[in-house]
Amino acid sequence: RVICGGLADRSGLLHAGDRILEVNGFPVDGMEPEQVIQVQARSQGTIMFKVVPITERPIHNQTMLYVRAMADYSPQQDPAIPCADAGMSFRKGDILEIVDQTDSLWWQAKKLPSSMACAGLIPSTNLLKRKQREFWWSQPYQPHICMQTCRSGFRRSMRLCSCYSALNCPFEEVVRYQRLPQDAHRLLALTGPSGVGVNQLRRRLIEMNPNIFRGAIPHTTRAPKAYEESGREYYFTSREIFDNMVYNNRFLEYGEHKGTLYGTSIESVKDVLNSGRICIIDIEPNAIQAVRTHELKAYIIYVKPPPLERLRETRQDSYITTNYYVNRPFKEEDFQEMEEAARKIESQYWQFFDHVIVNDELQDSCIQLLTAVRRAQDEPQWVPVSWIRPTAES
Ligand SMILES: Nc1ncnc2c1ncn2[C@@H]1O[C@H](COP(=O)(O)OP(=O)(O)OP(=O)(O)O)[C@@H](O)[C@H]1O
Repeated sequence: RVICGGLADRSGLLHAGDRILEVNGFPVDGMEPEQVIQVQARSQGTIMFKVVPITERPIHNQTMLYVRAMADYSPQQDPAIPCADAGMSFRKGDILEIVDQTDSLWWQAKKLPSSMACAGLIPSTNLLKRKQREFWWSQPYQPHICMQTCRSGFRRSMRLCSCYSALNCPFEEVVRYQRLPQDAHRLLALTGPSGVGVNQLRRRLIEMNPNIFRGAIPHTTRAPKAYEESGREYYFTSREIFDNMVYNNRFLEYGEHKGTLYGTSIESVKDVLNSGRICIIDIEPNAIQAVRTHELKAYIIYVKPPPLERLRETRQDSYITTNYYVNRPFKEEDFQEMEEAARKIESQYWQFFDHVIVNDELQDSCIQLLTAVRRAQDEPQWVPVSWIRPTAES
């Protein structure tokens, strides 16, 4: 193997498949690679190889492949890697440029943005899938690893459970996407643990500029109040129609709260986008997959709680709505719960987050949100290749 961008590759003199006969005059033919490395390590200055070049060098006509890692990998913890020092670690969500796929098991890649001259070894999709399967079967059986977020309020009430399977593809092919001025805006989807401030941030953004930002009008099965109008606060529908919409997959997410059904339909999001405005919604993490589509091109912003001591300081005068209380002061257990929920969300969904805002000082978070929103709409971003070249499944 010749590592792309490494010394041998840059010299252009050594190729995979060459037979090395001598290193600095020392015969190495028939030796184990480890022994040859020892000989090399002992040499000083220029290293002279005597090689029998490979007669038919494979032609490299590979197209560049970019992927988003959907799993973590550490070569130091992988006994199967041919050379741990040549390995490259990556985390969920990292964008990798695959520079060599000649080997079916071990690819060579660079992490982006990259200043590395040299690529690193990573397991190929098939190898990583195999590793995941082995890992999966070696784990104790966990029938309910998905998040159960049964809370009051609109977002709190969502009980939709669509678990992200650990056996999904470990890499997602991505391309650079730059929205053209005439294209619809990308949907902005905020998510985070309950009580972190997702709704507050969304509301503030809309208040700042209601002509640009809009929420999606939800559907509900409850009766309208005197001042309410269908299509303004909510779309008021019968249970029968609501059930029908659920059956036809027309909701991004829906749930029940105190006997009333609420839901955000794909159509109501598209209405905002088609009007030329930017649609901003808050969703439960398990609805992320539903908004990551060619049609909505959602930009996912994760709102993360700050460390516990900052939560205590910043939320002193804030109020939380729980299953049992509307607007009561935050308690210590709310902060603990928020941290715990954040840990679970991050371990399951981190790879899908386009941007992370730590909601410490509210004013700072609003500014960060505005910047992220601008970047999402006006700067090139890595998006799944299926959004640009739709396939039958997308
Ligand atoms: N950075 C902040 N500093 C202080 N208070 C905050 C901050 N962010 C949000 N809050 C307050 O915390 C409370 C909960 O916020 P919010 O209702 O937005 O939570 P949420 O994430 O939407 O949770 P849920 O979906 O469970 O309603 C609100 O009273 C809000 O004003």
